[in-house]
Amino acid sequence: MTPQLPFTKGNGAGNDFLVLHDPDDRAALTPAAISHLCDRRTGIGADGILRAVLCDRSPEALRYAGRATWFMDYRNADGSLGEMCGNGIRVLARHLTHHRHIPPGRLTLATRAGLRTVDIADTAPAGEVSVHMGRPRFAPDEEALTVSVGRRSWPALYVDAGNPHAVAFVDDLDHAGSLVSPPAVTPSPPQGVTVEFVRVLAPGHLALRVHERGVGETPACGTGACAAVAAAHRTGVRPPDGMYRVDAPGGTLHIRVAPDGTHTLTGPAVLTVDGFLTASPLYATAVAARSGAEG
Ligand SMILES: N[C@@H](CCC[C@H](N)C(=O)O)C(=O)O
Repeated sequence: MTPQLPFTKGNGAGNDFLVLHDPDDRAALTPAAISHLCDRRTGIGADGILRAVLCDRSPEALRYAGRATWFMDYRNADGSLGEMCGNGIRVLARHLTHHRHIPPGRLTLATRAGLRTVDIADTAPAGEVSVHMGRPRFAPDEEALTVSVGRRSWPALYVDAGNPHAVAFVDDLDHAGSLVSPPAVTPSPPQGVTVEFVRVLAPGHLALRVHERGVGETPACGTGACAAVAAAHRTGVRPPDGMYRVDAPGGTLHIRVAPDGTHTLTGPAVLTVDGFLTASPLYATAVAARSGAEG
């Protein structure tokens, strides 16, 4: 039988993803395959891949079976693994509800960073989705970093938002330059790091540019927006209601910081294209089926 793997294209504030629906954990994605699929000329094009796998079929997510039905296997465009993706998990929830794999409401999804709950109101292909991100953490021995681009340097704070971030406050986002190359971060976190350049426009209102680990500059980053808010909140310049607005080049995200320090991220999650990777060169070179798979 012809091998087929359904895909959906979606984005959150312009941060775009290829969703591969693979409930039985059959697609063996290699880093080369992922880069190929994410290539904007020879593949489909995306900042990353979200593979939807049933927890009870995935050796990596089996421990969550019973508490979550679906596992988000997130990969960066360069093929590297990511623990968590704040925009991606909201797009994945849209995919699962729009394609009737799960009813809307409050969903619990498994990620490499643990379980996350998502609130999604309907089965529409577009609209706002919220995710409860937990409490970002500051690691005492890693928090004092320096971020440099060209001859400019800024002090930065290490923030764990489920994945690693370095947040630098800047007077002007243009000072970060073209961000074609990754900013230098010292000391360099061994696991790599996503870098946020953040301008405080007012208490509760931030503007951000982001260079994502494993991707490059992206139009927005959900975990990055939470890391930026956590760093801003820590300075004590806080909005009275804990509501933050984060403007990124691709759109605006809203983050509520609850009195217990937990962050809830809300923003657009939009599905744009449905298709199939079929018996094409793209499928053949990109997705090696695990043994037992059709085709
Ligand atoms: N775009 C994402 C973050 C994706 C993961 C990141 N590139 C990493 O390697 O940690 C988001 O919206 O959070």
